[in-house]
Amino acid sequence: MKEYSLTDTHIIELDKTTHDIALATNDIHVWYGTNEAIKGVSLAFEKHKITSLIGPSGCGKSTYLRSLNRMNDEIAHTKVTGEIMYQNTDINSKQVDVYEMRKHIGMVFQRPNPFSKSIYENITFALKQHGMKDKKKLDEIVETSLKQAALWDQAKDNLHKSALALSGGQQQRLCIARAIAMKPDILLLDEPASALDPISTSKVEETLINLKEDYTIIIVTHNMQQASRISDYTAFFYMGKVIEYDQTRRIFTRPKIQATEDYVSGHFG
Ligand SMILES: Nc1ncnc2c1ncn2[C@@H]1O[C@H](COP(=O)(O)OP(=O)(O)OP(=O)(O)O)[C@@H](O)[C@H]1O
Repeated sequence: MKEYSLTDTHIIELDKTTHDIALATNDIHVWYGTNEAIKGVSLAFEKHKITSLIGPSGCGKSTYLRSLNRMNDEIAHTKVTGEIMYQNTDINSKQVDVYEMRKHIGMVFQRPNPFSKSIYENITFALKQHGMKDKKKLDEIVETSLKQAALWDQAKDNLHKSALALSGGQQQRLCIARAIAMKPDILLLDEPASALDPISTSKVEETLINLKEDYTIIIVTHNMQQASRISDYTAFFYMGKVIEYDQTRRIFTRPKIQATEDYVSGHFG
């Protein structure tokens, strides 16, 4: 395979004076043992926008995404350095209560992973763990989360039935509803539609576009059409680095870097 330069980059600066920034990373490195999977990534994510992370398999997209709410902490022999600034706090610092932080920065995984419980309990489980007992309030949150995830109409008469009886696409929207029930500011999604059929995929995409009014969304996707349909910004990852970061329409129509152009036009990856 052709090798591209790792120093030839184009990364737009989104600074606080011109943009409302929800989250910013500064020189993030991630090691799995001796394998340096992320080699110094600095990106800022604008509030109420969708940012796609794209790039060939193994370039570090999921690793970087997981570092944004410290999911890599769960993996043995992993080291993360650099800053992840959220509301003037470096969430990578030892003092941060990870459990609390993840209420603000939620995550949805590739495969729908509802609990083997009812639809209602899937959404209320974590809220109850956090001490919420008021039935009326819980009912309200279930309704608004399902509405926001575009699942209310199908689920409202089956709230106490098993979530596992839902279709794959509906299960994934339930997982989105479960994440937004915690009222996060930021939603991280790792290929949320890759296990879904085209109709379910387009429903999940519509849901995400509607959600950006309330949330900042960062999504890993292998699907170039999806990145160009739903995202405002796109970061192209290559061998653990970000090579190009820009508005999505520029990445897909006038990329500045050859590697990006070759990747988005399907020449490698
Ligand atoms: N849990 C892990 N333990 C050890 N190494 C890992 C782990 N997860 C990822 N890696 C390694 O880190 C590098 C980046 O992997 P990562 O999954 O982040 O890439 P990716 O761009 O998301 O790939 P894909 O598109 O195939 O999902 C790879 O070399 C991979 O083998």
